[in-house]
Amino acid sequence: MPLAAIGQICSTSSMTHNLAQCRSLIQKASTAGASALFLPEASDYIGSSATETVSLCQPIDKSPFVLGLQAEAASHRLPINVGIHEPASPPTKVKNTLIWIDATGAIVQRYQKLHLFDVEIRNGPILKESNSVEKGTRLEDPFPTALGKVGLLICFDLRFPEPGLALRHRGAQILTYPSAFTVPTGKAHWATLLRARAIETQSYVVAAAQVGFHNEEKTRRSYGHGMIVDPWGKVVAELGGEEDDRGRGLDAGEIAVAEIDLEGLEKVRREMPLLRRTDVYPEIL
Ligand SMILES: O=C(O)CNC(=O)[C@H](CS)NC(=O)CCC(=O)C(=O)O
Repeated sequence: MPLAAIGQICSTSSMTHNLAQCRSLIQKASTAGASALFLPEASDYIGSSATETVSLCQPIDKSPFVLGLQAEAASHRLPINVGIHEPASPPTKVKNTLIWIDATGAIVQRYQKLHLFDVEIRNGPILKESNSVEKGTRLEDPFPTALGKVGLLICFDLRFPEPGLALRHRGAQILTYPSAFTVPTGKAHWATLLRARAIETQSYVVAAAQVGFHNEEKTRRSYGHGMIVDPWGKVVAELGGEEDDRGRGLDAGEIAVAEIDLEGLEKVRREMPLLRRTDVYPEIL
């Protein structure tokens, strides 16, 4: 059975540093014999402010980070799914984008995050992603890979069952949620949401995660705990979320792998058909 690999990193505002972390993960995933490597949201960089996020952004065909990953994908013959930023039409904003780089190094899929993380939680995170990010306007159809048909979603999209169900409806067998979850919301919801999306769509959920503090000022910190969940809701691969005393995610630089068993997936779908009664609740279509 083919193996999926998730890689965990702690991105900073240095693209060079982030590319170096990803290169080492690619090496590990390749040695492990993975058929694809899934990297987190915003792997190219995480800025300390909305202004920095916008100022660091480069077009995809000029980004040393993306070009570097394309070269690595081609030399290892390893497809890579990775979250990055790209310029939006108002120059004050960026797109939060997820791309699929195939084994020749070509970018063959591109999804722009639909749901933006605008929250003001008392004693918790206050983040307004929409200050610097332009939201996407479409779901991309699932596409065939060596692992199965992949449907692309990002981080906060995880909180909405509808796009996952829509992708399942369009044939997805694997849903991705590359993330940079906050620590309080991650502790409360991350694993439960990932397992719920896997169980209700009867699909694999592959969620690579950022971990640890992203800058010296310690203003942004991510939960880690990247995982792969099977269509029965079982966590089949998991990374940690612990940090060292300098706040660096200990599992930054680690990968975890899981077999993708599409026969098992078909068995789950066959044995427990989830037939919707939308005749009774037509508002959810
Ligand atoms: O800022 C960047 O460059 C990368 N983007 C992110 O980190 C995004 C937007 S701030 N994070 C989330 O969506 C966390 C969701 C979350 O934590 C939850 O749903 O609880």
